[in-house]
Formats: sequence, structure tokens, C-alpha cells
Amino acid sequence: MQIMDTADPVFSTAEIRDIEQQAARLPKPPRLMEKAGLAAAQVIRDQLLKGPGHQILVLAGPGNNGGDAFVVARYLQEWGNTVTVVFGGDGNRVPPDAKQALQAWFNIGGDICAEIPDGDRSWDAVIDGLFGIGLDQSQHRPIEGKYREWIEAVNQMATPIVALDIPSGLGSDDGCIYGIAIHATLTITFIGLKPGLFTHSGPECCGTIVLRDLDIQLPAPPEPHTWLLNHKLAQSILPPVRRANSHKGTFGNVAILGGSTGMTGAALLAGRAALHLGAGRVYLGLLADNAPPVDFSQPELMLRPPSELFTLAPLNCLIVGPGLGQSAEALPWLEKALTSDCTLIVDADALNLIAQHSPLAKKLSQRNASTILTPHPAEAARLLNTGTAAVQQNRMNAALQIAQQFNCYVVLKGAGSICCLPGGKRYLNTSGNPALSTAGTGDVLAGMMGALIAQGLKPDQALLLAVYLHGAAANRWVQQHHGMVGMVASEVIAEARLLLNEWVYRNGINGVKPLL
Ligand SMILES: NC(=O)C1=CN([C@@H]2O[C@H](COP(=O)(O)OP(=O)(O)OC[C@H]3O[C@@H](n4cnc5c(N)ncnc54)[C@H](O)[C@@H]3O)[C@@H](O)[C@H]2O)[C@@H](O)CC1
Ligand SMILES: [K+]
Repeated sequence: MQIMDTADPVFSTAEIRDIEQQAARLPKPPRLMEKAGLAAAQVIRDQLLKGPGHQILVLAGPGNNGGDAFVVARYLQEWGNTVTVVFGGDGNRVPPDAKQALQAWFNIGGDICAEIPDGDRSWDAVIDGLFGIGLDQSQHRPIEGKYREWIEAVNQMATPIVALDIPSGLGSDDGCIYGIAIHATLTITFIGLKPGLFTHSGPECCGTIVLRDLDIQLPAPPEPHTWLLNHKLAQSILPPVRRANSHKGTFGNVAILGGSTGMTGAALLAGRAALHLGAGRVYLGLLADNAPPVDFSQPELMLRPPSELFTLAPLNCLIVGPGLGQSAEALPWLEKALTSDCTLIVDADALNLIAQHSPLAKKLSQRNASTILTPHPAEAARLLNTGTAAVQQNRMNAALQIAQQFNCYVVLKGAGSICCLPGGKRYLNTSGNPALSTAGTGDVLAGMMGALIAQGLKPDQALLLAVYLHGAAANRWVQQHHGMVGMVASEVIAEARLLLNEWVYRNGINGVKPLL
């Protein structure tokens, strides 16, 4: 099983610029702005307007994103709509392509306004062409003045907003909001997908994302380093259907080390997730003084003193951290876990302890077997010795730094989770929703990952599939409950089990024969 090589690539702003520049050097350079504007106008016509006669408001900014907007305005006007263009730049100072596009708009009798027209005018759609990938992300310069006012005004309208390339104000590399950002219904992005569309504030600002690659044929296109973790990719890394001739040993052993006093629930949740996602045997080593000898509502879990975990038959995966706490008592157990020779998942307080104790960090980076780290942004910040805001300002980079610093597989959790492999390949998750923002969902994710490793998936496959499945399970719950309030972590386990079965057995369940 290989992670598919037809996964959807995601490109940084620098890589998109490289593609644009290479295209400009081709013997017959494509007219990219014209192509982008036409492609966007077609999507708007076919997917949103569904016919002529509409009132359209187009916001055009001072750069080439504004140029795209002039092209869209021209096509929508020619196709029988009434288009009002509000332009924020200086016609003499716009870049050459945008200047041509503005002229072409004038040539069909188009006009420009300096402000959004007042009054009771209602619009059928707003087109956002204020800022694209040229938004200044290096200086964290916020959008101010009239652009800010315009974005505020259109965000308050109950009108569909279509963002060209990326919602204005959203950083294409980091998904940060630079002062204010368009909240789009539809984002039509050009040339390639950008990380900012999928992480941090991206999912909130973009609405539905449509890619128009503009069919650029380059002799040496840039090698992608980042891909989308979507349904298509997840389906390529499923465990196989179960062989008839199997037993519990076939599906592996998972052990979980954690569950200090007051936090046993976290380890139990991870254990239940591992069990329900298909691990053959699940052991828990609970640190709590008053640890229960059995989980009466899940008696299949084998509760042992922590020391016994290390004397068990070969483990396929050890999960350390759920409910571990940060006490002095937890330290030697974590140290022991770090020297284990099976795949290790390090979660929650185990990450915090590693951040505080450099000998542990050293042990982690020197491990021979694979390790998966599952930090949320605050845990990532501790590992990198920085603040949570700094991590969130550049999530892509934070995930990469952790993977490189500790030579590990990493998932940086939060909206648009980022998975990073030790070699630096990154995957942006597209599943999940805010219903997951509740205690215990991280423990469940760790348990799910452990189960997939126990069933034979490699660490990269288990990481990606568990992250996608976890989000997809929450999405399914939200659909069934008509909202995002009140999902609990245990429910994620149930939904994930259902989905995994549906995916693995989508071609039917062979081997279960009708009674003779
Ligand atoms: N260059 C090309 O070949 C193509 C570019 N295209 C479009 O062009 C866009 C990129 O164009 P540009 O590089 O001109 O950049 P943008 O049009 O995205 O923005 C650049 C302008 O915004 C200003 N600016 C940046 N940050 C600001 C802030 N915080 N507040 C106020 N003003 C700010 C800059 O001074 C500059 O005038 C893409 O996103 C895409 O929409 C497409 O037409 C496809 C082809
Ligand atoms: K835009």
C-alpha cells in the first residue's frame, strides 16, 4: 500500500509565482489573467447565477487580483448582467495586465466607482477581487481604510460573495486574517491550491473551493511538497478487508500509558477508540493510585499496572500521554516509553513533559522506531519554545519544524490539521468541524491511529487515515444532529467505526455466508 501519487498538490505563494514566471517565459505565453477571469466568470454563471439579468457588485483592488476582477466584470456584463465595478486603485499605477483588463472593461462601455454605491440597492452576487496572493504576508500589514470598510460592508450583506483566487485579507500561505477578510460563499482559486485556503482561518473564509488550473503546461513544473488530505487520498490508504482465516493476533496489540488520578477517562477513551477501530487487543497501563481493575462498560479493555505494559507480548503500537499528567511519577514511565522499540504515539501531557525536559527530547529524536506526535497548537508552542500565537501565525512551518527537530511524524491539530512526515512532506486535512472542540477528541484520535497501526498500516498511512477519518466522523455526526453543539468524544468513536466499515467494505461483505 502506497500513499497515492495522484493526490492533489498544494502550492506555496512562491511556487505559484514560479509557475507564473515559467509560463511567461514559454514561447507562446498563455494570457493567464484573461484565462483566470473567463474561468471564474463561467463558474459564477453556471454554479451561482444560473442565468442572465443579475445585479453584480465587483470589488477590484490595486494589483492583478483587481485585473482578474475587471475580466470577470466584462464577461458577466457581456452575458447579460448589470455589473457595477468599485475600484480602489490608481488606473495609471496598476500592473500592465490589470491595466489592459481595465481598458477592455472601458472598451465595452464599463464604468468604475470609487465607493460602493449607497442606497437600497440589492445585489445578487458580490465578486471579491481586492487582494490575492500579493497580500503582504511578510510584514503582517493589516488591511485598513476603504478596503477594510468595503470588506466589512459586503460581509454584512446577505449576498453570496465569490472570492477570486483567495478571499481578500486571508494569507495564502498561512491562513491568517490580515486585519479583516472576506467571508466568501465560493472561492475560485487559480493555477493551484494554496495552504491558506485549508488551514487556520481558511476553512471559515473560503466557502466552497473551486480550482481552475488554467491548463498551464510547463516543461519542468515545481515538485509539490504539500498535498490535500481529502476523501480521495483517504480511500487510497484503507486497511484491507479481513481475511476469513484470521484471529485477534492478526489485528495487533495496542497499549496505552496514561490515566493519572483524575484523568483516567482520557486513557479509557483512547483505549475504546483503539478497540472500536479494530485493534486485536488493547491494554491500558493506568497511573492513577485508585485505578479501576476493569472498565465495566468496556470489559474488553485489559487494565494493567503500567509496569506490565512493558512485559507484554510484542506491541504494535504504544500510545503515551492520554491523561498522563505532568507529575514526577509520570516522568520515568514516559522515559521508558521513549525507549520502546514499537511505533510510539506521543500525545497530550507526554508532549508537555518532553518540552520541559531536554533529556527526554533528546531520547525522542534518537528513537530507532517510528514516532507520531499529536500536538494541538499550545503543545506545539511548548515543543518549539515559542507562543501559541506564533505557531498559529505559521502553522505550516510549525508542523515542519517539529517533524524535523524530533525526526517524527506530526499532526498539528486545530482547524485544518497539518500532517507532516519526517522527510518534510505535508498534508492538509479537509475534514472536521468545530463540534470536535470538546474534551477527549484528541484521546480518541490517538487511539484510532494506534488501531490502524496495529492492523498493519505504516505510520504515515495510519496518521493520515486517522486524521481524515476523525474529521469525517465529526462531519457525519453534525449532519445527523443538524448542528455542531454537544457532540462528545465517544460519539466520534461510533461514527468513525461506521465510516471505516463503509469504506473498507464498500464492495460488499464477502465471507459472511447465508445460513445453510
Ligand atoms: N501574475 C499572474 O500571472 C497572474 C496573476 N493572477 C492574479 O493576480 C493575483 C496576484 O497579483 P499581485 O501580485 O498583483 O497581487 P494582488 O493583486 O493580490 O495584491 C497586490 C496589491 O495589493 C497591495 N497590498 C498588499 N498588501 C496590502 C495590504 N495589507 N493593505 C493594502 N494593500 C496591500 C500591494 O501594494 C499591491 O498593490 C493573484 O492572486 C491572481 O488573482 C491571475 O490573473 C493569474 C495570473
Ligand atoms: K480576492
